[in-house]
Amino acid sequence: MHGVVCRHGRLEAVSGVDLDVAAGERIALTGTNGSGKTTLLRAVLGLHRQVDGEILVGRRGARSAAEWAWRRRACAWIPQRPAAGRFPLLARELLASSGAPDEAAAAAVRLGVGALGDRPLSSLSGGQLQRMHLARAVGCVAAGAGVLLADEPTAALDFAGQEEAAEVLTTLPVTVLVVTHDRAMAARCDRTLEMAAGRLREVR
Ligand SMILES: Nc1ncnc2c1ncn2[C@@H]1O[C@H](COP(=O)(O)OP(=O)(O)OP(=O)(O)O)[C@@H](O)[C@H]1O
Repeated sequence: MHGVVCRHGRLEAVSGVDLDVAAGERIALTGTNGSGKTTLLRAVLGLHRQVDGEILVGRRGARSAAEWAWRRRACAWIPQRPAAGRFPLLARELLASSGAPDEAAAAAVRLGVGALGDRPLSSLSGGQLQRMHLARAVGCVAAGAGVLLADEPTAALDFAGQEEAAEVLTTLPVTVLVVTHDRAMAARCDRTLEMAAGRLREVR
């Protein structure tokens, strides 16, 4: 990322971020509420469009439709507030959308939600839904994603779940950028960066 600025209308949420992440590196992104972490992750994914500066993943931009499609495949994404959706998508359909249904289903078993595959997502608890999205991300990695972007992936989990999720996330053979307020998760990463008022600094 070079000189990345993200706006929400007139509000500058991310200000001049420069960051190089090596392949396979695990980065924890911490910082105060409203400091721009989610906005930055969504910009990397191409979900936030009011962006200046340059964001490359695997040396590729995301300007053309083809590049954008590649970016979405290259990056597994665990959203902060996973939406259950308005229509009754089943949990196993979410897992299958990873591109590697068997691997995602196996991860769901490991994460304790393997028996919930036939349930509509809207019927899952917040923690169960977060575990299901984590399992989907494991499937995305099995299907070829080389980067995992995770936005507070353990926020809704119980203590045991936080440890399991941190173990799963930080042992995947991919580059990880995880927004977290969980010190144990941050400790498992190679570097910790902190955001404050849209600016990024390295703390570890
Ligand atoms: N859709 C939006 N429209 C307008 N402003 C927004 C929107 N989304 C976020 N913002 C603002 O942008 C700033 C950065 O928000 P962002 O969600 O990126 O912060 P964050 O660091 O992820 O916060 P948290 O730790 O609370 O999740 C905040 O001031 C927020 O109010």
